[in-house]
Amino acid sequence: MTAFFDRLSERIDRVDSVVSVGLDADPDRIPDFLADRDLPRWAFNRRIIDATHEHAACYKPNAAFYEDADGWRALRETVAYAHGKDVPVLLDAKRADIGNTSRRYADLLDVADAITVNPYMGRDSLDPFLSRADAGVFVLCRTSNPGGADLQDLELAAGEPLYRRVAALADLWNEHGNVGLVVGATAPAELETLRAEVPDLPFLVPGVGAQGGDVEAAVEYGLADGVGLVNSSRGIIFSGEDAPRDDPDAYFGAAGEAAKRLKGRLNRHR
Ligand SMILES: O=C(O)c1cc(=O)[nH]c(=O)n1[C@@H]1O[C@H](COP(=O)(O)O)[C@@H](O)[C@H]1O
Repeated sequence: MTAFFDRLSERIDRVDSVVSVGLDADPDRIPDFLADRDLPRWAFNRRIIDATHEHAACYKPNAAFYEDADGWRALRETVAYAHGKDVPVLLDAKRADIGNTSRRYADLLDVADAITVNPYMGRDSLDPFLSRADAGVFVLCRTSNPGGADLQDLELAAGEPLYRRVAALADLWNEHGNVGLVVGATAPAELETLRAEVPDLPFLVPGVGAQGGDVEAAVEYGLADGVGLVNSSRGIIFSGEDAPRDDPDAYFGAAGEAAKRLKGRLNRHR
């Protein structure tokens, strides 16, 4: 198998898009017309994938929305369906733990092509992921949430903020060329700093759309040699909520339009 970033690069070229469609299938927001399905989240994702795959460089399901018995079934169906459309899947799991535990977490890479991981416990906690040379491993670096600065901006003794140290370490950990960083679009200055610091690492840039992040900075600094991802979840998958409640085609058509629109906005800056 080619390495994840090679496959992602091919996908980006084929669809001319760096859009990551976030499959955050919140059960509370699945439309009523799917409520009687065996697995409403899977039924929802299937229609979202049908509507958006031409514009999707990847799909990013967030594990938080699938961590129950039916959820894992829905997730597996979703991943298989995305693969059937030739779209890679990045599981947003934000994992890592002590060795034996992390080894089991890394089994998630038997399901998805790439994963997000938390660097807080250090190198050995990430080894089971990093050693999967075929997979993508996105290390949380400077997150998009308001509290992202609480710890990540703290300056170390040398005056260097913690998020920059994380980036430098992630660069060292990139022995298999399979490491990327997660940097939020709500932190454009940090995006710029980090791009200069680690020019070869692709970024996953969440926070455009519902969180109001900077689309131009996401593209300008998120890509390494043209490879990287800009994610929107709610802004795409729930954009049909204004459509008539009894019109599934209008509902999912809106998601397709939202993905296409984001692709166009991003491509203006690529
Ligand atoms: O790792 C992530 O993907 C992530 C990191 C981060 O800093 N901020 C962030 O929003 N995310 C994820 O990206 C998605 C953003 O969703 P929307 O705000 O609906 O576009 C969610 O699944 C978040 O968990």
